[in-house]
Amino acid sequence: MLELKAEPLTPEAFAPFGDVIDTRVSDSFAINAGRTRRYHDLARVETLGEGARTLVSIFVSQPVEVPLTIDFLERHPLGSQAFMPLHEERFLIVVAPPGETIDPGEVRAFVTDGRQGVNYRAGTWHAIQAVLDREGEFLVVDRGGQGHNCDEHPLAARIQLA
Ligand SMILES: NC(=O)N[C@@H](O)C(=O)O
Ligand code: NI
Repeated sequence: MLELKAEPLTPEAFAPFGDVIDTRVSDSFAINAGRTRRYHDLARVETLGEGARTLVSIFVSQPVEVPLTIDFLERHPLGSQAFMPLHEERFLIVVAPPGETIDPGEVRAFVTDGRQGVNYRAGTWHAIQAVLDREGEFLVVDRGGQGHNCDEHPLAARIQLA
């Protein structure tokens, strides 16, 4: 059983896996006669393959227990997948770099601070959504269309908070 400690999420540490979506560390510019600030292009949405299109969904998830035990990671080879909390929900992230197999030594665990969202790059191995503390509501942007877009890979791991 792989034992992991979830480290605080940072854009730098998450860079091999995708984007962190966070207005606090992003540039913006004024629009709408100055009434609005646009935090522009914060994540790269990828939609690959036949009939690919972008889906906008809402996930309402029940909280997980910590330590979190998982037995697989999944990946979406044909598209990215972004999760943005709508009510400052914290969540656990377990990721491994894209590839046909998972090297346990390359698996990383993170915990968000409630304000952060993430966008998993196409092919990034990740645990299914794991919200902490209470029921969570997330805006999800990912890929629809033909073809198989969800592979699972066994990985037995227990994730603790630091
Ligand atoms: N299945 C689904 O839409 N969600 C998962 O991909 C996930 O990462 O939570
Ligand atoms: Ni997923």
